[in-house]
Amino acid sequence: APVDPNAPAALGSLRHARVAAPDLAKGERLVYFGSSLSDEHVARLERDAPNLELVLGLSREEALARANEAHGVDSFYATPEFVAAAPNLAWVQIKSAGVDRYIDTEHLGHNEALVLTNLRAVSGPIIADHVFALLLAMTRDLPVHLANRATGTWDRAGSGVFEPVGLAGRTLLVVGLGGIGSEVAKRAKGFGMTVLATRRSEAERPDYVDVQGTADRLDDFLPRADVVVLCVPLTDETTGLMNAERFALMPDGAYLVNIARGKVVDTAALMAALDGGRLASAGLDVTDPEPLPADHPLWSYPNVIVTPHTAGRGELTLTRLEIMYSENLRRFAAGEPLYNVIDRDAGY
Ligand SMILES: NC(=O)C1=CN([C@@H]2O[C@H](COP(=O)(O)OP(=O)(O)OC[C@H]3O[C@@H](n4cnc5c(N)ncnc54)[C@H](O)[C@@H]3O)[C@@H](O)[C@H]2O)C=CC1
Ligand SMILES: O=C(O)C(=O)CO
Repeated sequence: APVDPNAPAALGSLRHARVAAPDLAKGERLVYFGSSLSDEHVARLERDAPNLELVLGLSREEALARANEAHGVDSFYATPEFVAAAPNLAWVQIKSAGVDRYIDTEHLGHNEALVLTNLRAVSGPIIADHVFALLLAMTRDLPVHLANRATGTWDRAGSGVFEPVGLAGRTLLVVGLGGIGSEVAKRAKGFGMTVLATRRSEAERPDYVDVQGTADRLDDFLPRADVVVLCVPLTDETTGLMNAERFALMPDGAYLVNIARGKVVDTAALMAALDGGRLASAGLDVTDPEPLPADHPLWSYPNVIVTPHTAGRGELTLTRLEIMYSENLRRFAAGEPLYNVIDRDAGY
């Protein structure tokens, strides 16, 4: 079946950069070293991008040996040695939404000869499901009921750790209203919540957000937030964003969900906020440090649910990834602007 590149709205944002057309001899093809791609998308590219030679599934060593052929590669291949050995390289598709691992590297982040793209928005729907899985587990006292299965205990009193509360009528703050944050906000509306949201720059307010502001409004919004969901990229501006001062602004008994990056939260301040009752509980898919060591005190909090950076896993994420990835490959071959170009100044 033909692939509709706009469905299901997986493509993220069309942020500027066109990759400078490499100097090709007549009849020569653009060479891209990539990961696996379904037959459907490979067939689409054979049809729509006949000037693209897609080389899939090389090992890093094989790719390095052929680096001088490559015009574009997946981040998996783009080691410092590879980039140094690839004079024709123009584009690197980073295979994650977060680029914090790459942005301060000489060979990629500081290498202005390369256009870098990421996977923003790709995992939005699945991660938003995960956010509500964590939130509902906390507000519906699920961990204790799951634990009671081991002993067959019918315990209607519950744990007293996770309070059974309702979401309707409460206020949820999305910090970072991007591809993921928007999906969280839509679901929060479905639960009858009031939605506040911050984003880096001004934009029209979508109808699933009640009040929207730029990053500097965070401190105004926190006192109103029963639930805070962190969906920002990790940048200089967002490192340690949730610190002791910001937890102090939240109402007592609030909930925190972090699916962004562990370092967006000051872990010591988080534990203090849990200890002092400022936070009722926290759901964390990302931690600092990560992986969370077995003896880390966060594991001992009964009111913290940790998932091991798995929030984005699911078939829909893979489907959306392929749609976005193959559309970028087609655009690269056609000399059209790519989706999800990283803005080095913004850091994501
Ligand atoms: N837990 C996981 O498995 C995953 C985690 N992530 C993390 O989530 C982050 C966001 O992903 P997407 O929504 O796809 O990216 P996105 O680029 O679509 O959205 C990022 C949003 O954050 C906003 N933002 C940036 N700086 C801000 C600031 N200082 N204050 C408020 N808002 C700010 C931007 O305006 C944008 O709306 C990624 O950078 C990554 O670190 C992404 C995918 C999977
Ligand atoms: O895409 C990302 O940034 C992720 O964290 C995926 O695990």
